[in-house]
Amino acid sequence: MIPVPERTVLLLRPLRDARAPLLIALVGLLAVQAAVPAAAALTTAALIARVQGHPGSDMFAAALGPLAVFGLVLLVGHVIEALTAPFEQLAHARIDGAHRTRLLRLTARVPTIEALETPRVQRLIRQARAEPANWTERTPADGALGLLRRATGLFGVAASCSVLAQYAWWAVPVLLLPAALNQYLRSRQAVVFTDLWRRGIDHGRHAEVWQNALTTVGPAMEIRVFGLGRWLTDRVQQYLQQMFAPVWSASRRMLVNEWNQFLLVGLPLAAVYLAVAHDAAHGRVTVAVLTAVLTASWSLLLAFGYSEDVRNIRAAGEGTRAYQELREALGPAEHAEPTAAVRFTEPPLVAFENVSFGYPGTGRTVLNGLDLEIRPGELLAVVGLNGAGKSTLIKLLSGLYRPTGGRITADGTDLADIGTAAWREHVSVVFQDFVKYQLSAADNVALGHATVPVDQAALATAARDSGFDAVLERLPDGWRTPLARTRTGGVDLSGGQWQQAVLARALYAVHTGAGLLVLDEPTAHLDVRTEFEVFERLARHRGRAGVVLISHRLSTVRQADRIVLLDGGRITESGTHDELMAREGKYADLFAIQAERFRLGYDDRTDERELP
Ligand SMILES: Nc1ncnc2c1ncn2[C@@H]1O[C@H](COP(=O)(O)OP(=O)(O)OP(=O)(O)O)[C@@H](O)[C@H]1O
Repeated sequence: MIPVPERTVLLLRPLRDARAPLLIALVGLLAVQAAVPAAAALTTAALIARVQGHPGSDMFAAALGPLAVFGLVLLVGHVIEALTAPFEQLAHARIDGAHRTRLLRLTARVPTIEALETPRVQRLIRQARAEPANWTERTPADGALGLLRRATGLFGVAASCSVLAQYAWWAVPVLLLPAALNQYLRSRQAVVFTDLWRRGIDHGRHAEVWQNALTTVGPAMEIRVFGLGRWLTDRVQQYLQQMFAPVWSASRRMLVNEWNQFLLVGLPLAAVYLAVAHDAAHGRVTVAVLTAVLTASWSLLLAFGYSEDVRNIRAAGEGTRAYQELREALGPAEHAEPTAAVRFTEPPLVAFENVSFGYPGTGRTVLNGLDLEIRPGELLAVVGLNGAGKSTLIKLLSGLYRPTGGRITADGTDLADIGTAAWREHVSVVFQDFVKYQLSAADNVALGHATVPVDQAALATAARDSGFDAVLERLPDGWRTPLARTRTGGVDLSGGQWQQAVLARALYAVHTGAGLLVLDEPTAHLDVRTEFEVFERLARHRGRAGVVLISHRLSTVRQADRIVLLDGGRITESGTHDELMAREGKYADLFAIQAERFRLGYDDRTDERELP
């Protein structure tokens, strides 16, 4: 068997996604298309020979046959060209569509976010995304179909060579060798371009971030208020300039090479033309042969030398290779799958056992030998200063990161053994910077448990328990209203209303089976009284689920069954509000400071003492 280079396999593999019937049809069409120039050369020669051989009145009758064949060749060429375009477009769409879907699945199946946060993985995703943002990028379909066209083009090359060889065998190597060298040089140029593109990707990503900021609704307000429009536009231009300047100067250098390459193939072509013209002038070959040689030589060079496919093939390989590297960087698929599908019928006892954690690449330990129990049905509050690691603790609890030391267990089973998907069925989390999905109110809430069919009764209960029903009443189309003004019939919610929507989402998860509700400052947009009420409602309607709450408002936190203080990477104080106050430790200090601020009216306008 002929060994196929790995690069070629990599480029050809995406063709599978075009599916066999389409692929077979395309190969057939391309092969016939490739042979058309040689067939046209032969029929032209036959036509001329006939015309020359029958001077006078029977010339037309004699030429009719070859003329009809010539017309047929042209017709076939035309029809095939017209058919090839939609077939290629369909293959293109299938191949790139399948590639992008695979990339999405690959990134979505990674249970933790450590790897996704690294610049290398972000760069690989950008490379593999197959959404060309400039003329240097190519998609897997560009490469695979380019290679297919080159391969089927070889039929045409062979046909043209055999026409040429009938005149003089030496014309074949004289044209073919410089054409092959030319192709090699073009391929090298393409490598230079691809390399420059890869090096500019980081600048491109920066430009993209600012471009998105300028054109999307979210940041629009701040950009206008701070007058950032001009500044951001300049930044985008700067980054694009940094990305493209090396490519432009390489393009200029390559213009000079273009001239050299023209000479490389042009001179041998001129030599063949001169030789055959000389022979024709001296009667050694007929005009028919002269025409056939001229046409076949030109089509040979077209099939072999000047094609965009060379660059397509080179550049597309980058995206496919980036995808492979990404797969390795993100780990094998089985890592994402639950190893033991543990299902909890009752809320489990969750335990952090001597857990340590530092974010990858930072060298800083955020959690350091942390021990903590989250008891079934318990309402636990975690407090601590900014940067103490409260959100980090939540991220570990929800399986977004794995501890670098120690372990987290649920009823004694390590979360790593439970499997992230199974564990997440059990936990409902509201993050500080939750996502405002541009979906209907119903979808925004039902996303709390997206893996099961929407439960209308649970939706209604969640809305009632979270206070979101008051917001719903004012929505023009109730549950069906899109929560984004940019969508038809959509509305924007205020910060506090959004928080009620996400609390409803969390409660929906609890009502549909989650046993642990984790809230990372879910009520920061609410005033003290509303936050207190919401929290009180949550506590009342949480059923048998445990709740872990992070809040900087100690007036809210005091309702918790137990409060723990996170300091220096571990739990330093634990107890009820009264116990911690009696202890006169750091919690008591923090509480005293907040109470004083409330009393003096520096913070929220509601007086702390108003609260029950
Ligand atoms: N993705 C990350 N990569 C690297 N370091 C991080 C990351 N997220 C947080 N950190 C760092 O980890 C430390 C703990 O952050 P964390 O957000 O857990 O604190 P926190 O107690 O929730 O703070 P806050 O009360 O301000 O929300 C901080 O020093 C922060 O800079």
